[in-house]
Amino acid sequence: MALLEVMDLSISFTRYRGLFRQQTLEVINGLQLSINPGEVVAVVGSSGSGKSLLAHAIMGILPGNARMTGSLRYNGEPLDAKKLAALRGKELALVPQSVNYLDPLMKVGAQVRSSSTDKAELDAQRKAFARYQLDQKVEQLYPFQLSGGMARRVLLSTATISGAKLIVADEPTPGLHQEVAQETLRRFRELADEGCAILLITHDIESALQIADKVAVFYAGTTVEVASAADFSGSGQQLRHPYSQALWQSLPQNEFKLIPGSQPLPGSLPEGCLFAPRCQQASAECSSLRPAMRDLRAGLVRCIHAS
Ligand SMILES: Nc1ncnc2c1ncn2[C@@H]1O[C@H](COP(=O)(O)OP(=O)(O)OP(=O)(O)O)[C@@H](O)[C@H]1O
Ligand code: NI
Repeated sequence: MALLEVMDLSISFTRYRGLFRQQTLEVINGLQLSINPGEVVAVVGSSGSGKSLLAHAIMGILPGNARMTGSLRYNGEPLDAKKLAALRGKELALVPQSVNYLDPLMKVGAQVRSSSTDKAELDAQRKAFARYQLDQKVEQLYPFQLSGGMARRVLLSTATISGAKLIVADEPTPGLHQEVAQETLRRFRELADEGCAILLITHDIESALQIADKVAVFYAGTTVEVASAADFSGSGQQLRHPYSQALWQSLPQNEFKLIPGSQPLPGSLPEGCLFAPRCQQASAECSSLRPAMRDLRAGLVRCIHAS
């Protein structure tokens, strides 16, 4: 059974334009995703595609003006506000994209540990610090005394020693030295091999592929494809969605082939398939109907032409 299931998730914000006019911005549309224990699922997509909002929806920390529909299930049961409050920071851990999530008034060592007296906790925290090349003295510092990279390593330490069953890591490696970034990925893989589920949000497909089992490709607030990591190879002919193929082929080490146009913005989404305006295979049908996610070759795709 999936540990976490995200079903038909949509998130919108209301924007006021002037005194009386309101506009609803759909930023996540009908998103599907599931993750099993022992799995690393990478979520890749360009900036603004809704990756962080997905992380925040899972953790139950969406901003107050966000409206969410659809459902989340954890261990087969609805993940509601009460359940989230009980699990957050314990079974569910977040490595936030922004380092501003640290408590500015608390020394970092104490923030990483959940208890101030437990010797095992202290050992675990010191081990995590050593793993991420943080000096023991860092324990006694306040967040404002840390560099961005150090703060990120503190956040990683917190999530990886929490004993969580699901870790949602939102862009955990930018700003880290290559060696520490590699160690971070290695540790995620190790935690997954021990039974943890890891949702790795990133726009760096290359490094995600080093450890991921599955990859969910995001475009304009929805998943357009869920593929196995092995499908990202060669010229991408195993991939199902034209956007995933384009994303793969745009990498410098592949063909570096860029596609014209840009991701549509919330508030001006096309009526049909979100990718249709940039898709070479688009037909008239694509511009009028938003395709549903469907099973294809042991993966999922949201395209009527994929075969
Ligand atoms: N509080 C908010 N109010 C209105 N719109 C928001 C809010 N938070 C996020 N958005 C919009 O939702 C969309 C998705 O944002 P999100 O931060 O999830 O993207 P992302 O994929 O994580 O991008 P990045 O790779 O840059 O981190 C963006 O268009 C963003 O402007
Ligand atoms: Ni983000």
